[in-house]
Amino acid sequence: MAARVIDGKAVAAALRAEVAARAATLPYAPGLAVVLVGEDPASQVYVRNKERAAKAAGFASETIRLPASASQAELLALIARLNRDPAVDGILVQLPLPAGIDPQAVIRAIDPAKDVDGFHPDNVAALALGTPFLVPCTPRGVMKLLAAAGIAPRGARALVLGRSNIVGRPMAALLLAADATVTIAHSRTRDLAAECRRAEILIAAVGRAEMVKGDWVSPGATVIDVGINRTAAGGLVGDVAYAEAAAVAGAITPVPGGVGPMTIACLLENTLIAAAARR
Ligand SMILES: Nc1nc(=O)c2c([nH]1)NC[C@@H]1CN(c3ccc(C(=O)N[C@@H](CCC(=O)O)C(=O)O)cc3)C=[N+]21
Repeated sequence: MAARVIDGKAVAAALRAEVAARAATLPYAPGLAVVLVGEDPASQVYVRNKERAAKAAGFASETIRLPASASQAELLALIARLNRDPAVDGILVQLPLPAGIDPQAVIRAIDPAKDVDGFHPDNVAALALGTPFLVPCTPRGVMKLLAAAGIAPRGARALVLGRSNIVGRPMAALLLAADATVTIAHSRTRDLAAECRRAEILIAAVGRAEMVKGDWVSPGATVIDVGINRTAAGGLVGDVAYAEAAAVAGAITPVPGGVGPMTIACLLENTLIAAAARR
């Protein structure tokens, strides 16, 4: 029995269209400022995609590029200016930042009301307390994919593989808020395969190419692959060995075309939420 493939591209396109329609009813264009420091090639691709999606949704979007040699003080000064700019509703500083810049200091400097990544401690705390405001885009996109696929987290055994601040931890908080029974597994987890096999919803967010094997998946389980790993041949693979897992799972997301497009669609939605709260 082959798994149903959850089409993230299609779900993201529908969400982008919905966001664009809502934005068109506003008396202003929601403003998104994306800051890119340095020339990391993957980051340049993502930032270009974000800008294109924002423009297509009718947003006022600007990408501000700083050289890799920029100091933390220069970046903080830019953020202070964007915090004050009334036309800017959302600020995203692309990660990772060059060595020598403390990402936590940068995240703390962003006005939490404009923190469309949901990484500021105020927004992290709001999510942890069950009163979310701006929620990290990738885990938010995963929740929307589950809903679109008709998978209900309530009462289900969900396993989050990975504990990063940008995916694993907020993912676990969102699944808990949706009444799943949540386990967080990571590199120190004893018998990872057995933990994964217990899951009815398995979220892979470890950043290790094809780590989750077919026999780690419970028959009929839903597998969401957050990983984006570049192969030597230049292709993209997830954290899940797709063909093996798809032969066992009930539903699965592909890479590319799964979670990635949802991250960008949710960034637009967060910008709209931030704008509506501010204006
Ligand atoms: N402050 C910050 N916020 C982020 O949200 C953030 C970040 N920094 N740094 C990098 C990661 C990565 N990320 C992706 C966004 C879209 C796709 C995406 O659209 N992927 C497509 C195609 C990918 C491709 O072809 O390269 C897909 O999976 O189908 C992937 C990854 C956002 N990130």
